[in-house]
Amino acid sequence: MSLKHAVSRGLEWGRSVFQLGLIKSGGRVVAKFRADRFRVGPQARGLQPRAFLPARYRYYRTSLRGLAAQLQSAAFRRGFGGGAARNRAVFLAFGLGVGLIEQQLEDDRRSDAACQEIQAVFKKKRLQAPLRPFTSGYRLEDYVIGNQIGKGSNAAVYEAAASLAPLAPLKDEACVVELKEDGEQPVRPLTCCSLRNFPLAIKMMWNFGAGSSSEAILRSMSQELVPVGRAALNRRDQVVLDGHFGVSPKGLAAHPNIVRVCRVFTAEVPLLPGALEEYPDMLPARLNPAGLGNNRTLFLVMKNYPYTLQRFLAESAPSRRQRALMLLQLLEGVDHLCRHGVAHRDLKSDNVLLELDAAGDPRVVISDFGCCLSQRDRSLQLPFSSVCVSRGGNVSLMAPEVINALPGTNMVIDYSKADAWAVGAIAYEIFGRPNPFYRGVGLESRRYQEKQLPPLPSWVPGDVQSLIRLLLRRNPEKRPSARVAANMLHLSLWGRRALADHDGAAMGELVDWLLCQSALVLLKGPRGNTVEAELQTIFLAQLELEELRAAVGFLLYGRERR
Ligand SMILES: Nc1ncnc2c1ncn2[C@@H]1O[C@H](COP(=O)(O)OP(=O)(O)OP(=O)(O)O)[C@@H](O)[C@H]1O
Repeated sequence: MSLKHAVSRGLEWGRSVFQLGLIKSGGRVVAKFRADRFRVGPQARGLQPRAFLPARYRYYRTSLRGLAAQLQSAAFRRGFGGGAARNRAVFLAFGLGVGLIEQQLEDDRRSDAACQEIQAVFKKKRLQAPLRPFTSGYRLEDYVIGNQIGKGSNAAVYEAAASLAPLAPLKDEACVVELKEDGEQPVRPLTCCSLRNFPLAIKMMWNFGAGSSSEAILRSMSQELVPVGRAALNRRDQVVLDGHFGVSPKGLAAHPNIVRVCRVFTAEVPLLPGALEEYPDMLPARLNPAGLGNNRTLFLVMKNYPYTLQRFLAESAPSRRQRALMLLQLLEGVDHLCRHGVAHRDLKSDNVLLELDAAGDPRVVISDFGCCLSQRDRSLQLPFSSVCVSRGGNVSLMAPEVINALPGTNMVIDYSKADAWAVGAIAYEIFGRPNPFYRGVGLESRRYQEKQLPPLPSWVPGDVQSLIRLLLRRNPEKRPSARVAANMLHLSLWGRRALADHDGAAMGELVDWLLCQSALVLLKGPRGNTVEAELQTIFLAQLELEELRAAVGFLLYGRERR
């Protein structure tokens, strides 16, 4: 209801959305928007509201009824009184206290209801898929393979195109993307002919011990399959894998900040460009008599991204806002993983891929799930009975609770906040400083003290500095989860005014802001396929009062200490 009114007010007054912010239900005022706080941004000014009025109204009708029912059932007040006269004073004092608590509870119920309503609306919104769906592509022969674009310790990655797709014509003028350093000379021209002709990337795993049957390969490399939708496998492989996905038979739900593997298949290892020079030992004897690899291996097809985060940061000079957007996307990606019972365990800036959106903002996706922990019960608690149990990849960026865990009976490693810690470390790179936990820089996650963390540049906003320090807290109980950390950054980026004189207790004003923000995102409509719009949609779709409250608490705590 409130959303409907917010939107309808916006539609009625066009430019002055929310400036007259009374929301009424059955003659009662249920929310107020402050004219001075919630001015609509320039994005909404050119709206042509009537064009989408009917659909929007239909969209909100059910939620209107739901919230109205909640308001009617708010008959929570109980009378206090009666009893002996000497007890009246006690009752009065008690009553006052209870009244305040009830008021607070009522406030909470409203805030919670509003959060749930917003969540329900945004959960239904579908975000754009990274690639247009295609129907075939379950065999290596379905692809034209180009040059190598990357190599790790487990695989080589090649640019590719579906062999039936027409190659894009080469046009010189449209062929060059230039990265500019905020108005200065172009840093480096990047030819995108290759990306246009090869929109896909194929990761060819190196297969040493998995044998050469499809079944054995799929099972032994099943961690790589976590970001794989079910449609990515052919029927036979789906059957093989049923019950073997760590997460669910459907794989991990798609998310804009997690790489989407669109096809997976096994095939004979081909001799690809550079193979004999760069990874001769990984080849099967059929291609290199001295090679140690198996004859068949796993191939994963994804979108071809022009950068890794590491390369992008080395070659360009993103703005402060863009850096915050990158950090926020990593937190959103990690939160999505946690919710689905996945810990990446190998986050680093070259396992994060990056492209620019239509507005020129960096979109980042977490990739390479080869070291991940993926659990059906979503607990992210790994029994740690012996040193043979793998703790994950990349030792430098292992959270203290992981690297310091000792094996033993009934011991577990709790990964629920380990990736969030790694994001805190990568945040140094995002904000222009070396990662403090890399060799040669100095700190070791095993034994650092929080006061040893190096300072971030002074231009990094105070809220972001506090957030990064919180993420790098040694004690996971004192560290915010990725969700709470993401909420902090959302509030800091877009809700500063609502937070400006928030007293830490009443959530009403913040919820008013959320309602406005929701209406604004909805009003932006289809123009919103940008990183910023995606992030705002995800934030609203995950809204939980308690996590929001925790984020506000952390932010206010950080501000007080500055
Ligand atoms: N979809 C993609 N688009 C463009 N480049 C990619 C893509 N996927 C991977 N790469 C490049 O290939 C490199 C190696 O890929 P990846 O990290 O997945 O391999 P790996 O062998 O599993 O790595 P690691 O050594 O971290 O285990 C990446 O760092 C990146 O440069």
